[in-house]
Amino acid sequence: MSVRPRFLPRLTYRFRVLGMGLAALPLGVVLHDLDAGWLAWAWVLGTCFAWPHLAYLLAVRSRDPYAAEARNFLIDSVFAGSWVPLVHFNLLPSAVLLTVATADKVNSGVPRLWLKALPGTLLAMLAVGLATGFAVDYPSRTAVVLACLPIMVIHTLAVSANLYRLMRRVQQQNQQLEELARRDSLTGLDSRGHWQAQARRQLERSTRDGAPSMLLLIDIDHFKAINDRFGHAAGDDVLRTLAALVRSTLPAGQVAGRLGGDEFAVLLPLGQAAAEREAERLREAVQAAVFQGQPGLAFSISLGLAEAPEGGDLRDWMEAADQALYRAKHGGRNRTEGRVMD
Ligand SMILES: Nc1nc2c(ncn2[C@@H]2O[C@H](COP(=O)(O)OP(=O)(O)OP(=O)(O)O)[C@@H](O)[C@H]2O)c(=O)[nH]1
Repeated sequence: MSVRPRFLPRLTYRFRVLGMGLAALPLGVVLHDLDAGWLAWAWVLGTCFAWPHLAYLLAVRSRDPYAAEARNFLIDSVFAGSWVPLVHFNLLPSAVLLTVATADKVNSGVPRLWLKALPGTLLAMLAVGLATGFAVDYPSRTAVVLACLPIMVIHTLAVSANLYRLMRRVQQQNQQLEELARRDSLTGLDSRGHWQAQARRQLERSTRDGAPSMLLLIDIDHFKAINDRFGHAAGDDVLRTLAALVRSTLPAGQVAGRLGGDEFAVLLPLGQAAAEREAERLREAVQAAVFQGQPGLAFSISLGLAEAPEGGDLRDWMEAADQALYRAKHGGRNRTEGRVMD
């Protein structure tokens, strides 16, 4: 499905007024040189100065402004095609105006619009060519060259500035999207994917340097019952509180993420004994947590610890921590279990 931006008419309006207005300059100079009749003048003035405003009205009043604007672009090209025989194929204005018209189609972002515009451009050239007897006067004298400069310089710079602005916006939005993908929106901790990527890197580092690294899996006890008794919003409060306690209780260097539901994972740059102490501190902090305006709401957590496996991958590490967590759950919950070496 293609994106159909509703702001397209507003965006193109300014550029159409600018482009068509500046096109009038070389067209006017050549028409003056050719001593053109009133019909040619009326056509050029109408298409250059009235059409941009009419096009805007047609687009914003349409039920589908995007489709209407795409049609307007095609009409622009018909006009550009009609101007070429009108100026007797004078080389510089013909080349500049056809190039600008084509570039505008490409810059519009509407897929293959420049290609769709080609038949209209050629037909207009043919029709007006027949009406003017295909009179040809290629050379562009200095006044015509000078009259072409504003559209070449001003229009090109204006389009470039707009493209720069759009590129910056895309870059900022990409950064925001990356940030969103990295964060769990409820707790602000790392998302599952981002946490796993960091865990893999930490495991590689730990294998390479022998630096201590422990994986702590945390699961809220009877969380379903909390949701059932206090409501889903209170359940969310519990999840946020646990995340805040993880951040404030566990030491610096932690990498904390929410794996999903009521399951959290933390990487700790500690040895087994120190990690167990920290896990217990967290467990006690959770037990002491109070919720304003929610009398009776309290919760506990079960924790499973595993040290980085030598030569193993993240799956093995998670599996070891999961087994420890399983023992904590089945040993009565509200406790920390470490990995039992075979
Ligand atoms: N409030 C809230 N609940 C969630 C969210 N994600 C998952 N849950 C709920 O978390 C509960 C997890 O329950 P279970 O996996 O059965 O585990 P439990 O009740 O904690 O039981 P044990 O882990 O065995 O102690 C389910 O009821 C889910 O609906 C969330 O973002 N917010």
